[in-house]
Amino acid sequence: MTTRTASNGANGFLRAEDAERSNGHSNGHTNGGSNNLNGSSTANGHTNSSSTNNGSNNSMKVVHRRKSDRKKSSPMMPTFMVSAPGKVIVFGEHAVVHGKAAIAAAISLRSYLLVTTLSKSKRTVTLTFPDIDFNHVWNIDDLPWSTFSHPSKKKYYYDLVTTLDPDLVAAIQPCLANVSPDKPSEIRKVHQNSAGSFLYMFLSLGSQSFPGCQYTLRSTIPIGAGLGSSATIAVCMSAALLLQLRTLSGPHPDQPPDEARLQIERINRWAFVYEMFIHGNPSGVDNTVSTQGKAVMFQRTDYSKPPKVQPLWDFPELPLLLVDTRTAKSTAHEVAKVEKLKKTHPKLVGSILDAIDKVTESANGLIDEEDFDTENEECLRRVGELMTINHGLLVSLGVSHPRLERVRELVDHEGIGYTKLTGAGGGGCSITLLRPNVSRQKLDRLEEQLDEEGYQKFETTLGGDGVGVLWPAVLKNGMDEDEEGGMEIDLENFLKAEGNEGVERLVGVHGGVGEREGWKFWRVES
Ligand SMILES: Nc1ncnc2c1ncn2[C@@H]1O[C@H](COP(=O)(O)OP(=O)(O)O)[C@@H](O)[C@H]1O
Ligand SMILES: C[C@@](O)(CCOP(=O)(O)O)CC(=O)O
Repeated sequence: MTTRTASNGANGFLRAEDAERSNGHSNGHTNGGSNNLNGSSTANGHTNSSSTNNGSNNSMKVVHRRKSDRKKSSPMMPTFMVSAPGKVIVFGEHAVVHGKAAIAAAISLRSYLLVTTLSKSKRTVTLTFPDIDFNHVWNIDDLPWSTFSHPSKKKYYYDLVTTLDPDLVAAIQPCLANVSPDKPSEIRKVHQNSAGSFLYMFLSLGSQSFPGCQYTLRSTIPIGAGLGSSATIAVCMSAALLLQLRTLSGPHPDQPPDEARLQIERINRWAFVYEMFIHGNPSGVDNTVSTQGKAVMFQRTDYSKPPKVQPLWDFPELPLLLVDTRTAKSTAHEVAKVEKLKKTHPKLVGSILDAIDKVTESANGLIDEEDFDTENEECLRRVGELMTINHGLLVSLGVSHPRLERVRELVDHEGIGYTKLTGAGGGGCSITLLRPNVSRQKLDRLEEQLDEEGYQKFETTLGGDGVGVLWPAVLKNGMDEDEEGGMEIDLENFLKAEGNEGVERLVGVHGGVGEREGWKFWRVES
């Protein structure tokens, strides 16, 4: 394992002014943020002055810069990493797809994406997803750039894309034809789906001059368990590409919250596009909480507009038990099932969705009360009852599963707490809000029983950080430190890290050793 000093760590980040300096293009796009941001520009080589330019001074400076001042060629990027957290939906899954509100919180399980830039002569882009046994290499020059860059189709990093373009989806099909040809069809479909979502975003944001690179992803989140694993990949990919394009500023410690929020918004917009490719009709709650972190109340009533996101900074530390049924499900399938039920029984299903909305609203009101206390039995009972009602309504939509019902039965039998499914259902995970003062004996008995029946219990804390960046991929407080305390994460040691624990220990934002120096997060909290 190689080591080196991390001295240039944080300096590697682009501040808005630096971004402007290193690109020489102006961007007058409305950002509602500081003047500095108008200077951030894009490797698309695009000059955007189509909308409100509230930073004209900066932009003018750039436009009139002498040609000779411009950077001739950009040096190779350092290897860097991005990371995003999984989530639990505490209230409102499924209803949120139909325009109702949901409450979701980030968890401490995360995905990690290592981005390696290749030497100039290598014109390939590689996806390496060892968790799903997927690896594929494309020749950059063989990708359908002309279709994606056609003026009628071209999208930019600041665009709000709310539907996939069928012509663009069709254009990438030939690039999927030789993805995992020898794998069984179910696995092949998953690989093609992963490849398709990546290519759609890569081709939309990038250009043919994009450097050759490799994207390697490892995750500690169980796949297809309702903890938003797909959204974390969407967020990591979006953040990585936008960073490579130098369209993001920060994160850096003195960044104003407004500016940080704009970066988060941009990452989230493109993560949603990735999710659309994977799921068909996502609400956007998963990618939103994964990008922003902590907890949010989320609602998207009009898909042509950004969602309403209310951060819940004081979201309580609820004593939750997270149980994985180890029964894989498909979000797309469960969402389609509810859609079909709604078409058949519009009024009835409409009232169930309205009832879920009322539950979410009541929960939000409850946890917002001044004297809400997570150690108070009465407070927990009220939240717990809302969880029980929410679960019942989800059962009536047909998205539970016998394995989920079994967890509820075991918990209810011992009188330990209140259980609901979380995420899409049809398998996946449940959450149980534990009553205060439950005896250790009862808890042990439940855990033993769950273990015996093949369930997996997860320890996680709610409300962690959102998308994070490690630029360059050098960590302090790592395992293998040199005397200056820097440890380089390279492809080989990243791939070699054993299991979730190995990944956490090597690159984790906490790594079992407390806050880790190196990882940076956009601080959106004002
Ligand atoms: N660790 C991973 N590596 C690669 N792809 C992943 C990983 N985790 C999830 N995915 C992608 O996300 C899909 C699962 O998404 P989904 O059914 O929504 O489950 P979840 O509830 O975990 O988000 C997988 O089929 C795969 O495409
Ligand atoms: C069912 C749904 O509300 C949540 C799905 O969560 P997950 O993919 O199971 O983690 C769908 C959505 O919000 O897009």
